[in-house]
Amino acid sequence: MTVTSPASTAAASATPATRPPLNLAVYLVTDSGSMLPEGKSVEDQVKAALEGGATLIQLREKSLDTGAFITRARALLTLCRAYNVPLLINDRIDVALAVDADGVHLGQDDMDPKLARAILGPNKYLGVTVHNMHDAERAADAGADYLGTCAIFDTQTKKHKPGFEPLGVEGVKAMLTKLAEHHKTRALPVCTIGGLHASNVGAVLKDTATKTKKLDGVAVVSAIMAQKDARAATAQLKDVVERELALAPVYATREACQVVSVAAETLRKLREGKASPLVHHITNFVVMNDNANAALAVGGSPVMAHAENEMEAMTGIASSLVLNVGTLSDTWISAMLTAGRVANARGIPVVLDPVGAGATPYRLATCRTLLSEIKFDIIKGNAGEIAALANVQGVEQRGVDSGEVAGGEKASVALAVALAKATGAVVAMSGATDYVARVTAEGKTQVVAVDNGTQWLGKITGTGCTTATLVGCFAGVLGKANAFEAAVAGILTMCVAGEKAVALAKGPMSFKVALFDEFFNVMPADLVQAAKVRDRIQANAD
Ligand SMILES: Cc1ncc(COP(=O)(O)OP(=O)(O)O)c(N)n1
Ligand SMILES: Cc1ncsc1CCOP(=O)(O)O
Repeated sequence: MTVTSPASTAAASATPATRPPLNLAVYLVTDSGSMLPEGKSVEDQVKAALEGGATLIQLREKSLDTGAFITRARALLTLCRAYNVPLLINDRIDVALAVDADGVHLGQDDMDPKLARAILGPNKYLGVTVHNMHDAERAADAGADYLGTCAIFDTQTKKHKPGFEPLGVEGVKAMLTKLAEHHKTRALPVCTIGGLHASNVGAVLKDTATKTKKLDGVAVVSAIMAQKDARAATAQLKDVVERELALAPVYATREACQVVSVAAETLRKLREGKASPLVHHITNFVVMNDNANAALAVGGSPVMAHAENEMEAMTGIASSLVLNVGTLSDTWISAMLTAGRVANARGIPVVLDPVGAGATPYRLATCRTLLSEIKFDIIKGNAGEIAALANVQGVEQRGVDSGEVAGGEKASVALAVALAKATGAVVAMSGATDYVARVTAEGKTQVVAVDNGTQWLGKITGTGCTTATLVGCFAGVLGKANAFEAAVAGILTMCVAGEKAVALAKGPMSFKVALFDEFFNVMPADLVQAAKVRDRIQANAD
């Protein structure tokens, strides 16, 4: 047995910035046995798979001598480099290090992943096969970059230990649910393997997806290695996988869960009477009474006051201030400016609801004056209002109602971020999906999307203004430093209460009654359970 000397020096190793990106979507695990079509080598099949769009390659050799293993690894590495696709080595850390591959994949009978990580260093990928949560936590603790479940279906390709039962779709789904629930494993990408091919991966990806976590890809052996046209087989797989991955949104990541848990914890304080923020509103005639009732129902203490002479005293004792330009007059504007200055001077969070901002020059000019004189912590508006303030054309404003943003999520996110950048405020933009955007102290944009809600919220007047009230209640508890979390909490509370109310509604008025009951009834656990909050979408806007 000959052992070839290491191919490259440590200095040439890829760093996280330069190494090929880890993408589990179409993950080819090789096999050099009898499944290879006549006349095809492992190298031929891997090359074809890369041409067809494979996103990750694992060299798996169970009986090759070390020297031959290294020779093959080196050949595959050259191929993978040409496609900027990582090459991982199954089981053998020595081979991975010898050729400077991008990492290893280990099973439960292989080296302890912690030890493997120590040997590999931080810049190599480490994947671990997991059978249960215990394995998954151990892998996460060791610094694994991804998890592969044990086999989902029976396969001829791997001989399992006696008694091994494939997980099945329900088993993988259950594992994803548990992975999403644990802070250590929540953010780790996951793939599955075993008996997968183009005609079942779509259903597998769809049927294993949970609200909080879905598979990031599929690993296959025979579906590519045994195919005469491995390139076409890979392309077909990729087509199905990409279509399915794009369809199901994922609602669980570390950051998204954190904002949801802050919302739930703050609602708990309100529910238990541990916080009862005095929310000073200068708001419009249409919603004044409803907003006061909504604030009361969630556990806040509303006050509606707009006489300029009492602003100093009233805003001065408030926990938060909500300014709503829905039914303006010059005297109200003057009162708003005074209240806003008092709030700013005392560190009280201020929410702006720029109702119908683009509808008339008077409203727009008023909003601009308010924005130049008052530092707002949160601006909550529909797309038309946000576009008017951000000076962005093309979003229709009909009175106080708004059209959709043309250009989908990317354009919506860009719009919310534009206003957040221009004003320094957290921007909460309502719509079928609500977006909350901010620029962090470090200058990074952060955006979350809330997919909750119901069309019924658009069938009664003033729900947008009431959302600002709820945001004001949360901001009154959480303070200026947590304006982002307060905005998400207010929106989520409105949306989840709306979803619960629909079941009880016969028409708009019974919906309204049910909605206000749900402001009172909605519990922290309801928010956590119902939340469809997505994050990591800021890249679209940058
Ligand atoms: C992506 C991926 N998932 C699972 C496995 C199986 O790993 P393991 O349990 O270590 O079994 P062997 O591959 O060593 O037979 C894998 N290799 N890749
Ligand atoms: C390596 C491995 N681990 C679990 S199943 C399996 C083989 C999967 O092969 P195939 O994709 O041909 O079913």
